[in-house]
Amino acid sequence: MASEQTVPPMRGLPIAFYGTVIHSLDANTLEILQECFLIVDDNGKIQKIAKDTPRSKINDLVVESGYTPDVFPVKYLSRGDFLIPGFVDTHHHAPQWAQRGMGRDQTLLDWLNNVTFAHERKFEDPAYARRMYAACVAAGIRQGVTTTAYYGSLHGEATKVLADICLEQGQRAFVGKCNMNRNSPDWYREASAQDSLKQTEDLIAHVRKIDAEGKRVKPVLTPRFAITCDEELLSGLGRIAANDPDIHIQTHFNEAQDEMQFTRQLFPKFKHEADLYDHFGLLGPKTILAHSIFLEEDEISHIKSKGCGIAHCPISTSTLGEFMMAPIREYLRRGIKVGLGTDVGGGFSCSILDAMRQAFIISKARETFSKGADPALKLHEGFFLATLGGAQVCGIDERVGNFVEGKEFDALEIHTIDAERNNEIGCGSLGIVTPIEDDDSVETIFEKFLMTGDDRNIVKVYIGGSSLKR
Ligand SMILES: O=c1[nH]c(=O)c2nc[nH]c2[nH]1
Repeated sequence: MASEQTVPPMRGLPIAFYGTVIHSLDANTLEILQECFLIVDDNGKIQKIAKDTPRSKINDLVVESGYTPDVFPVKYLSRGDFLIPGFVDTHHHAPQWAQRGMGRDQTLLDWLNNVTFAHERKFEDPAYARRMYAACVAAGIRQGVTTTAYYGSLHGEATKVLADICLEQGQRAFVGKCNMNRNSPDWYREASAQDSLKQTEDLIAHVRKIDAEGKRVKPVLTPRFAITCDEELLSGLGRIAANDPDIHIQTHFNEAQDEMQFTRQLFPKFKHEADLYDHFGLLGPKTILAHSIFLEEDEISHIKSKGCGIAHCPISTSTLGEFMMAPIREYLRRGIKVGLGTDVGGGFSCSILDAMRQAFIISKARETFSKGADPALKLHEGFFLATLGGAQVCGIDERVGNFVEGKEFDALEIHTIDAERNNEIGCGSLGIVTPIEDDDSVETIFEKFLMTGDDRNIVKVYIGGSSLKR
């Protein structure tokens, strides 16, 4: 088990990069910096970004920044290589790692009862949890996911293991155990609201013990959804949130017709789900609302006024049950925070690139059905959702999400050209990325990576300056 403060040591810092750096400044502004010189200090923070820097000026900048040029490590990025911010997964069920994509033909509530609860039950065994969670977190890092908001199972002990593993492997994470004391099989349900609250407080204490400053891993309250929580449990979670301004909250929200109908039956006194969760004190700037497909007009302004963020999970919402299309363009237009979620295992892929591409498909369908009134997402908007948008949803955009001096260096080093293969077969693309041609611009190479690249192109994953993928 991890002990206090086991964030992996900063290896190989300080370090600098010279070459192409691409990031979002906001949902509408993509910045492509060529000849960019970027220094990461020995705390893993971005010390300097110098745009449009001729190579001949690098030594001067190194000296100005307090380092000795001859021994200062500068990594020169070649043509086809670039840095982007790490991906943020705003919605992921870690105990569903081994059931991804299973049971697609069922409605949400049937899928939970027929496939998911039985699978999650296995996490009553902490040894199984350790094995599965170690594989799950490692796979996310391999895909370039530097921050994830995780749902655990209902088990306190297994969820502590998940937090330990995130810290051991160095991934930035929010970790919560599902609260659920009704409307699931009796073999996968907590004994009482009191029991659920006690286990939640115990988990919060554990996470804050292993990472006292919340540098990498933070606890998150996780009422699975209102269907599985009685009023006593929701009130108790609201009390924890009221007494703990630093705590994050995540839940599923307006996600499917059968879910919404059952919620209305269980809570007839509330106008809608926003009203319900707000009544129990669970909506605020640290709340992540997964899915958010069918919001009434009044609900959209409600969650906006509360500062909640939305985890858009386009893979699960278009493959599980019916095809559902969240109005992402409308949320962005209103300035609501939106990021992408893989929704493992309703979602079949743990890759944020896959989630982004599916977001394009869904938004294209909305454009077609609305006869152009609801325009599809642009490439730069999808990239924003995958990076800075996700960081905003998780409330960590002051620390990560793009390349700004003083932020932590959560970054992916992307390579798209394999020079050796180029010699061999005259086609130097790495993996299955669309071949890079001699006259391709940086913009074209970036688009080819976003639309056809995969983890083979993500050759380094830096979290807080430490390189975690070798
Ligand atoms: O996509 C989903 N996955 C889940 O595990 C779940 N539980 C409630 N609602 C849910 N939606």
